[in-house]
Amino acid sequence: MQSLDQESSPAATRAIAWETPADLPYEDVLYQQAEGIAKITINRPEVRNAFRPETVRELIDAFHRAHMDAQIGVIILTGAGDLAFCSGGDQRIRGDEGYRDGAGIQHLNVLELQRQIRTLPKPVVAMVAGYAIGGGHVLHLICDLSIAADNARFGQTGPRVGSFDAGFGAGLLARTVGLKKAKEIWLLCRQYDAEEALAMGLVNTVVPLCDLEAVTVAWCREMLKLSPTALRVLKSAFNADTDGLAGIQELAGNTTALFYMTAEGREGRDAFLEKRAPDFQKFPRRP
Ligand SMILES: CC(C)(COP(=O)(O)OP(=O)(O)OC[C@H]1O[C@@H](n2cnc3c(N)ncnc32)[C@H](O)[C@@H]1OP(=O)(O)O)[C@@H](O)C(=O)NCCC(=O)NCCSC(=O)c1cc(O)c2ccccc2c1O
Repeated sequence: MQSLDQESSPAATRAIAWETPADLPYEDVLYQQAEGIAKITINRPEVRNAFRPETVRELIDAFHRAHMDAQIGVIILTGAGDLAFCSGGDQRIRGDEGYRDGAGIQHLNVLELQRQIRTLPKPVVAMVAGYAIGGGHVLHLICDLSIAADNARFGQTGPRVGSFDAGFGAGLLARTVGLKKAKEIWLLCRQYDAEEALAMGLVNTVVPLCDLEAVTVAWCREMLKLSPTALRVLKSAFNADTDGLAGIQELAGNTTALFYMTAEGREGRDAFLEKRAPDFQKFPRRP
């Protein structure tokens, strides 16, 4: 286990002063920000931070907010309290077709949230204390990095509670921990402690619970010193092979945006607007 001393310099581990933007219409989610970091917290500790459709809707809104905020470079996803990161879908409101919202409509909208976290062009770090179980386990898996407290416990429960995530929940897990281990996790529904999770490559580091936020913030600060464009393209590159054409689209979108920023890209636009033939001859054909 890594301790805070091994982790970073004193400057990197100084306390962070979170601010909460006023008037956010959230019931189940907390949104805080500081120093270019957004912290999004699932705030339902009475049910081990299980999510209902409204929770997921608020999470989608919060991630969108962090995505669109040019001041934010890194996002932390976590759960309220020390006992759980997230325990998956709220089984009390599970209907026959999905999870019922207040209007009685049934959803599996966490799948939309999973895609959003993957395609969002900023690193997302799961800060995991306690249980990351079921759909909550898939959420940490989807995040780019996972930092676990020494009390963290990981596992899938689907086959025990009559559910499964045969999308990223199965496929991305296999790419992360290997096919045999992923099958073990899903087919036996066991729980794994933080050190076991580290050994199988499911988390990036394990830290004492009391250091969890400080270490997570230190990792975020490290990323904030790096090139945002490089991080953005790398994130989409890691998704590209898993996500097929949609992944290539995401990676390709980044190359288009970078091309738009060049004189060569601008020449095409300017020529059209100036009603003249474009002059691409001035641009080198690089080897
Ligand atoms: C998470 C636990 C291992 C924690 O155990 P512990 O002993 O610490 O605590 P309790 O069991 O006593 O729980 C305290 C309290 O919280 C309630 N609770 C916990 N989890 C949930 C939950 N998921 N839903 C509703 N309520 C929950 C619990 O009932 C207690 O309340 P009291 O009133 O009795 O005090 C353990 O709690 C546990 O195993 N929880 C269930 C984990 C689980 O099976 N999750 C659902 C898996 S399926 C899923 O998440 C899922 C969701 C999706 O939206 C999908 C969409 C598409 C495909 C697949 C999906 C999917 O699989």
